[in-house]
Amino acid sequence: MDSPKRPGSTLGKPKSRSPSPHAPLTNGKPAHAPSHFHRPSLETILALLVAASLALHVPTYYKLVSDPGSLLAISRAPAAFGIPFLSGSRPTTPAKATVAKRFGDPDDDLLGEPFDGPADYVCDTSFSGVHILNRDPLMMAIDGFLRKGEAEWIVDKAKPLMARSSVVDVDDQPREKRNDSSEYRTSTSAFFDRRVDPILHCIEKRAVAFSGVPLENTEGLQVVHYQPGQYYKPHWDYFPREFASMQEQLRRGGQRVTTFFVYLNDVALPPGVARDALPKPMSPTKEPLIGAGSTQFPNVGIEVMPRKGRAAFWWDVTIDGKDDERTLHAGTPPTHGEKWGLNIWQREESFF
Ligand SMILES: O=C(O)CCC(=O)C(=O)O
Ligand SMILES: [Fe+2]
Repeated sequence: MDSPKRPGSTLGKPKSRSPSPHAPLTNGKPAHAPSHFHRPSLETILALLVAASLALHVPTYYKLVSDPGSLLAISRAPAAFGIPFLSGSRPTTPAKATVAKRFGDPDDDLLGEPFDGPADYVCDTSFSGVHILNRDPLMMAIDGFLRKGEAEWIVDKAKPLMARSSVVDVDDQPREKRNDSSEYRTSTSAFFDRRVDPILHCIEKRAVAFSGVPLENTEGLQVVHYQPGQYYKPHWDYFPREFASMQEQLRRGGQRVTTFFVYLNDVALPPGVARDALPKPMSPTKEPLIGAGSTQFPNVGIEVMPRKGRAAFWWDVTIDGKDDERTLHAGTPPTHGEKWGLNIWQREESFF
């Protein structure tokens, strides 16, 4: 296929109005021009060139909007639906409950070369496969954020440490406003110590390379595991500043400003759902996909599908540093297989 035209490569030369002094002339016209031929105007030539260029690129445009692996699927209209399994919640702001866009499969295997163990491991903090899902709040998907072997390494290290997940509760609220963590988050999880494991440490540094938040602001990485049917209801990763019970968390490095939620396995899909069908535009009336363990952001209308090595990344605070309620999100239950994930949280100041 032709490469796109650079501005000026065809049209840049000023067109001389009179024939070149070197061209042979017949009655003041170039010799090769038939006498009945009216020279097209500059505007006509420009219009023809633009039309030809557009025609040449139609297959590219079509591929961009239709290729099921490469782009964020954009729905024709926001789909209005709730998150059916998630009723009753701690957040004070009701979710608008629209998940209109779904981020699906990467088109390439971006995970690179596998490694045998730390001796064979080369820390690579680069990344590719970056997609902007939403501008404000900033949300992105990074395919191939993990390299081959890293996800398995993390899961192996985490398995002996896994325990029932906790949530930071608003215990200065009346009982009816508090959440029951056992019902709110049914998964298990484990926190790693920082800077001990070279592979985990490299992943911390990769996150730093991506967001620009300093390494010392990074919390110990947290692994989460969902058995089929387990979930994490809509919540924020930041610590709502208005609650006294959050102050202890906030003293340890200030607010959480970014989240990377990294998928450590390809979660089994419910029967009848084809993986390569996922990213296609959803019809406005369609329900969100329940059963695939996606991460849903009901206030923004985004759903990110788990894919091994992919990171969902978002900024938890607004541009002026306020807790951003729009980042409300849920880990929906995988129904046909387990789901492993990794939280990388970065604080506004040095974490201790
Ligand atoms: O499981 C998910 O998709 C999201 C998990 C999450 O939000 C969390 O662990 O804070
Ligand atoms: Fe979260």
